[in-house]
Amino acid sequence: MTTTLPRPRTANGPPSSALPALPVPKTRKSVVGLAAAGRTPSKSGLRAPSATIHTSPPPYPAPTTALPIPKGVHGVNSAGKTIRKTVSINSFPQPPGRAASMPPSPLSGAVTPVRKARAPQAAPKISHSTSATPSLLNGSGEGKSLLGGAGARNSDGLLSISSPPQSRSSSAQDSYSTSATTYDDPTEMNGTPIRDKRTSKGAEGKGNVLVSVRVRPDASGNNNANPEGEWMVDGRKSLVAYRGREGGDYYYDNVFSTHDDNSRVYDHIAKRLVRRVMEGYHGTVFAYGMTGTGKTFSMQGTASSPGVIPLAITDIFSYIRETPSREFLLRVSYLEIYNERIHDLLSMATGGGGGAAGTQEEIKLREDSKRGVYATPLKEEIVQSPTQLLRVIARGDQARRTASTQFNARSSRSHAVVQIVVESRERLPSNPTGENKRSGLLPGGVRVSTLSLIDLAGSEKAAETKERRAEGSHINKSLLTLGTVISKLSEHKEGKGVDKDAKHLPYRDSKLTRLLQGALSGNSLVSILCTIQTGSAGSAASANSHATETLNTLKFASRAKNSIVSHAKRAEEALGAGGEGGARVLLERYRMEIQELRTQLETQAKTNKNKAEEEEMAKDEEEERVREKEAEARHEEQMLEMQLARTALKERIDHLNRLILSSKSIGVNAGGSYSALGIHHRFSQNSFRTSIATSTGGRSLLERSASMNSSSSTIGRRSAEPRHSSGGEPIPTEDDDSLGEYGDGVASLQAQNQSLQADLADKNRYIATLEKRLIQARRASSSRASGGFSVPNKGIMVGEDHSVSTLIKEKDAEIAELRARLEDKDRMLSALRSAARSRDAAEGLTDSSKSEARSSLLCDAVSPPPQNALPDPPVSGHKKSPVPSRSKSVDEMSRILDEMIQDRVETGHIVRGSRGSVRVALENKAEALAESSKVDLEPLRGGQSLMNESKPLALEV
Ligand SMILES: Nc1ncnc2c1ncn2[C@@H]1O[C@H](COP(=O)(O)OP(=O)(O)OP(=O)(O)O)[C@@H](O)[C@H]1O
Repeated sequence: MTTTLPRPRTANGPPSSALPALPVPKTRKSVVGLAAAGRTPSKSGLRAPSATIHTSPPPYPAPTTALPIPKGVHGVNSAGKTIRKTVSINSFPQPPGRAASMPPSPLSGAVTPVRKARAPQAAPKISHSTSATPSLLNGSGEGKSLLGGAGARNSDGLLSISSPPQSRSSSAQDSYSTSATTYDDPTEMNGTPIRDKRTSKGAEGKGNVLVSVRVRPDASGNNNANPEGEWMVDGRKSLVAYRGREGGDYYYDNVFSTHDDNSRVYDHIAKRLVRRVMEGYHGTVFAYGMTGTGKTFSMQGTASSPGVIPLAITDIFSYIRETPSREFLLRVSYLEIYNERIHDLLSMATGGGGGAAGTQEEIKLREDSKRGVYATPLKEEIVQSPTQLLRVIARGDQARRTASTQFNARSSRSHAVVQIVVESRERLPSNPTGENKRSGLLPGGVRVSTLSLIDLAGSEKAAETKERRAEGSHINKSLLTLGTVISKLSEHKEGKGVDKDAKHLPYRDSKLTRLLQGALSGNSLVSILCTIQTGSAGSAASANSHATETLNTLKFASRAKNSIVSHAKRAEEALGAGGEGGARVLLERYRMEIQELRTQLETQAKTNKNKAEEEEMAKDEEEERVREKEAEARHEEQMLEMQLARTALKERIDHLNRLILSSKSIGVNAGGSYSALGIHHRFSQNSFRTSIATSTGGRSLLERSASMNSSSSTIGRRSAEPRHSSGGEPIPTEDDDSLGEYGDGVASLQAQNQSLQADLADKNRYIATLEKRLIQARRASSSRASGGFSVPNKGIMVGEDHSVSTLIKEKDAEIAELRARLEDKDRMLSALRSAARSRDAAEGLTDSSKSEARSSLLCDAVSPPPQNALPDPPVSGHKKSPVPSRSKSVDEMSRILDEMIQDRVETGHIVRGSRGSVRVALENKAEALAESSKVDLEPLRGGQSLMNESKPLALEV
């Protein structure tokens, strides 16, 4: 069997003959054991129904004669081969010429015909009195009266439904005239010629129910067009006339003859309804009829002749395409009622044939004020294309139960309900084109409508197997209940019923009526297609059975047309997702979800942006901090360099000052006279130091101390920091001396001498240090030079050597300069000495001892240091003596000094010379040396370097 999916048709194109049918043909599945039934078709006639069936309202009498099996129509022929349903339609059984002895079907027993059919002999008369009202389906301001008779009908007798422009009705169907079409939009109504002028009798809402009859082609080829036969079908007049017993004329909204194809059927029974569903109305289309009469063929169709369901799907998507102002969401469910149980065909394993049903959760029917009666839990699939939707339905079809019966090789054994839920909402808040104004849709909320497409199981009189009988029992019972509900609706309408309340209608007696409750009670547009078969072949009993069933179907159709009153209204638009009804509005939920996700996305993006900005800012700040730190470090470095440079400069200035001041202080006082020998704090120590310097050990000691102290300082630079003794007390520097005893440049001769001596010692130390450095530098230079040859990068070495040699040269120059200065000072000292002697001679010494002592002392103190004299250590350990007050006279100072000398002389430490000079006693020289060195070195012991050197020095001493 072909399973091709139908192609969506172009909006205005004609129906394509190549359109495929629903992909799942009925031959795909069969109930076990049915084949046998098919293979032995009613050889002994139809069996009596089971007891179960008989307990249901009217018994199901066994047919008196067996119905003949049409050749090639049954699913399995005599040879046991399955035959396609679409093949050999002419082999369908022909009804007998008269249906005299056929027992009533359960339907006929249950329903009360609104009006008995007229005598068959009589001219065709109206069987049912009904009126048509302005309708959404027939579009008629004036409905079509079923009682109107042929004369009252329009030429073709059809209720034409003009196809919407976007539909495929530009086909041959366009030739079908529209009779009394009414649209919500007056312009549309005006644009459509009203051809059916039958009068409306005012039954409001009646027009929303369409009842059509379709006659299946006779397998024998004896079609009903022959007015001479018992049945007369006039599609143009929408008339089915039966001339047999209980015969009469039956008019409906549409009557389709055997020549009418599925496309035409769809156009007339469902096209308008589908459009209304898309606009927000609920719509229900169901096919009703005896088994094998073409319900499934009409609803599903074939590959070459698609039925209502695929054509509706095509139109749904056409509508969506052509309505850009709204957005839609479609979801589909597919259920079957089999043996009074509901099964979800989309949740069942395909080909389950009921086997998978056992694993399914029981599906129940519930009622909700907004949704009406609905099955739950039921799988709903959201679909986005016709193909997808058809595939979903095809999947459900695979799971549907079918079986071979006496009249149908692949009979549907269940009522199948396809439900397509259409959600739609205005795409834009306002539509400037006014298109929505035209269709009356309000923007904002979501509108939910449902299209139910129902293929009922066929009623049958009897079945050969127990399983079929059980199925038949349930099928018949539900169909009977449907008939009863419709009858009662009719009674209500006519005021016969006491209770107008729908609660008292037996909807709950079957799952089918319960599910159809909404549609039957008027909240939906309804289109009922009743299928019949007028021809028959074989025995008279068979023909009678057919005729009876056909009549029952026709009566059902008539009652339905008369009873069902639809007040279908466009579904209200639901806003938000609250409540049970709101919760169903997926479109709104999705929209809100999308909105929420968008918001989240935006927030996230914002957060990320902020984060990125913050990170960038933090990075910038960090970079700024680093830059600041670097700048600070640079600044500190600069400051340090500056400080060092300043220190160096200061030292240099101090050094130069000392030189200058020392030169100045040489006898250049204010009075031009030589100042008296004042007490200087260095006096005692220096005198001894000089002596010490003469000894080898002393020289070694001092040399080392000087070297060590200066080694920590840069060449040509001395620390400006105040020096500290080992006790941490600040030690006054020698710089103060250079300013003179009173800081006025007027220094005593002795002070000047001392100052010069200190200077001399400094210079010597400095020279020694420089020499030492020079030697070191030369050594390093030579070692580098020798090593430099092996170093590949000679240029660098050469450059370094060059700088070192330059430095050495500079230092040499500096040393030379210092030596020159030293010589100057020596000269100055000699001059001073001679000046002192001259003074002594001039003044005459009253106290020769004093003079001698002073001269001797002076001589000792200012005597030039031997060659390579040891420099004084830069940091003296002496504490500065308190500066004598200015009031002290030079003489007094001299006196004190003399006294001191005298003391020494007396103690034998020094010996006074003949010319007043003094010298250290030889025997005591070593002692004095030791004593003085102890005194001199004591304060220096605090220095780390000196401490390290103290031991070997002591040994030397
Ligand atoms: N109008 C038609 N034109 C051609 N063939 C038809 C027509 N109607 C029905 N048939 C054929 O008759 C056979 C039975 O039709 P179908 O299965 O649709 O009947 P049914 O009413 O659904 O039966 P059941 O109630 O048992 O399911 C199928 O092979 C189908 O192809």
